[in-house]
Amino acid sequence: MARKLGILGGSGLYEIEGLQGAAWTEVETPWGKPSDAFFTGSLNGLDLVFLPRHGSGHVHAPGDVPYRANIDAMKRLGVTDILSISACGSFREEMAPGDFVAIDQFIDRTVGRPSSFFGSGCVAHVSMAHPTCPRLARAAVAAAREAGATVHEGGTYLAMEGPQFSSLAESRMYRESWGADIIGMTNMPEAKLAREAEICFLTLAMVTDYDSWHPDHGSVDIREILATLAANAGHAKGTVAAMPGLLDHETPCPHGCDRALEHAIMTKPAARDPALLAKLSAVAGRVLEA
Ligand SMILES: CSC[C@H]1O[C@H](OP(=O)(O)O)[C@H](O)[C@@H]1O
Ligand SMILES: Nc1ncnc2[nH]cnc12
Repeated sequence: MARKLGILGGSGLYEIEGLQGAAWTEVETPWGKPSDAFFTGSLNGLDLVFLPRHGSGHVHAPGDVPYRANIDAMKRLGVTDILSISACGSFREEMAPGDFVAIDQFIDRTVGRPSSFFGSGCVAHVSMAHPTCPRLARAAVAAAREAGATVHEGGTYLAMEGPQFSSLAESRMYRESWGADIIGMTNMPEAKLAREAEICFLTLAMVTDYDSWHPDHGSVDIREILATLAANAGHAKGTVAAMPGLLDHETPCPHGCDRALEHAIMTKPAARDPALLAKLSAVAGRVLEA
């Protein structure tokens, strides 16, 4: 089966260029309206779907992004792989502003965001031990390098609630005691929801600042972030452009991302809530309707 790449564009990435047969598509979901219409088309033979997670004009705050609607809609559009390109702070000297980091772990400190498609009436527990897809990571790392970026392979992303940035004490704690490498506000619950929807997922963090811990840099400031984003927009766009030649089309996913629900649903068929099952038709239809 040919793969279809979904791109979630973060701060500073509200459009992509060069799609053949490009069109904007509105998608209805049982979880509400997605962040925006989806920009669909193909790029050198690869079907691609782009969504600016904050909406065009940056209208959705990190805590209010309609994460479930976004991932459900990607599933409805046939997306098999999601590359999330996100602006992030760094807790590591060597992960410098302008660099990219292919994330392989998360610490979720978000609160009050709906973080699952499942719940009372259909309970499911998927594994998040390895939350990102190594096959997709290999392609994205190679693509970003081809685009000229410095790329670090592996890193732990701390997802904070925001929208305020961290205090100095929090910044030090995440870095020194918790071992986080990168900080951002959006990739949780996105990564959890992609796993529940059986979509391969990778966060490509674009480092924009040293948060507030670095003795030689001031506290993180939005002007610094925007300047770094503007300087690196070419790397982000170049990464997307290089993906078609690098994403392998092996199916099923050798890491099991596309079978995450295989043994995850606990609720017995007779006890399942029909209303919730109807909402789950896109993300879990493969296992619920088998
Ligand atoms: C623009 S600074 C804070 C903002 O940037 C990041 O967004 P995204 O992950 O969508 O690129 C961060 O998570 C905050 O939402
Ligand atoms: N330092 C930081 N903290 C949280 N989110 C960010 N996005 C970009 N830089 C950030």
